[in-house]
Amino acid sequence: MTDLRADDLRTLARQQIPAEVWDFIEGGSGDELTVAANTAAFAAARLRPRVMVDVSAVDTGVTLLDARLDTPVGLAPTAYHQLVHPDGEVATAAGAAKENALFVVAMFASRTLEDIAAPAAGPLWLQLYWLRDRDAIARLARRAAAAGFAALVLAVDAPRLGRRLRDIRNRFAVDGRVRAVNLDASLMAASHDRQAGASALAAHAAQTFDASLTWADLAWLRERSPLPVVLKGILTAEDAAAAVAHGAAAVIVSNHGGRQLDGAVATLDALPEVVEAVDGACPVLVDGGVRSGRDALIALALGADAVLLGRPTLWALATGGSDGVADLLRHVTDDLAHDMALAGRPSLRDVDRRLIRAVTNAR
Ligand SMILES: Cc1cc2nc3c(=O)[nH]c(=O)nc-3n(C[C@H](O)[C@H](O)[C@H](O)COP(=O)(O)O)c2cc1C
Ligand SMILES: O=C(O)C(=O)c1ccccc1
Repeated sequence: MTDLRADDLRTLARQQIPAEVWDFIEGGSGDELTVAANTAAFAAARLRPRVMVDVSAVDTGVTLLDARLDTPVGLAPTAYHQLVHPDGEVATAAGAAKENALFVVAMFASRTLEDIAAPAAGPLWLQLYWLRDRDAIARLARRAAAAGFAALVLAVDAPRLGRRLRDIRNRFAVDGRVRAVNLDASLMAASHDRQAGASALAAHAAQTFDASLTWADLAWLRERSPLPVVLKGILTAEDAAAAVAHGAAAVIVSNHGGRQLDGAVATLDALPEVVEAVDGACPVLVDGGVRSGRDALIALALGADAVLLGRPTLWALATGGSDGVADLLRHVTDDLAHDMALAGRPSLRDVDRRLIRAVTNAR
């Protein structure tokens, strides 16, 4: 198990996940240009290793919002883990806890926040969408704090859902046995209704997501919870600066895995301008196309404090449950440590832009 690369995991997972669930996970919006761009940007980066550096001990530890983590590799929020494993997010959390890694739980998790938090020794953050039903958000924000979550993550890139052609062609709806149990069933009904629209998820989002979200609304959420608020879905220097100005505790550079605006910039290409605009005011995380320790190293060199895995989390959960998730995190972290040694960078403090040959933006 431990020797499986992400791509091997993907092949295994594909063999056991029902075709329309596979398409839901794998797919992006439109022509899937941004899905492809995310991985292509990592593949194009070239490293400048240093030699004659003592790398007999390599340290991948990092501190994020006051939590000490053994690895800068964490798990991105993805909805409905029970679509691929009966224990759902409880297994995912157990796997992350084994590696003392960050797990960002989705608002549309299929297990309760309290059940997810029970086995989790590692830090949990809760992702939220801006729903028209503001009370539902406020209730979740309160519950998250009570259950021991360490931060809220507002996804700001989804005023509506991207047009995911695979889901539309499949008339995808979420299996009625898998539910977003942290929200009222009435709020979620359209997600399970094949008649709701060509993609039930898109129809559901059109009904329940509030597209009027602006910077001025952030104060409302910050007032309703003692937890720091992280913004997910930042791709420009302008929005990074605004995020800092409005009190974001961290930003996640993300294009939602190429599932929202097709043609949006690859996250690795957006990262440098965000890092520059944030200028150390808060941590910067990145997701989208991270598949290996090398990818993690590249993102960290360009200024990210941590990276998150989206689709690979679901591949690992589907194929190996909590052990699969722990193996994935350990494998990517071991791979990162290996590359740090070969690059002459024994700690993450030593990983900076000089490690990357050219600005990937040049493409
Ligand atoms: C199946 C699936 C479900 C997702 N669900 C959510 C979600 O509920 N909330 C959210 O903020 N992002 C969601 N995302 C986006 C991920 O958090 C993340 O941005 C993206 O998957 C990272 O790219 P990667 O899959 O290439 O690693 C989802 C992504 C996938 C693939
Ligand atoms: O955010 C997503 O990418 C996603 O797939 C999703 C899943 C369920 C509800 C809303 C969005």
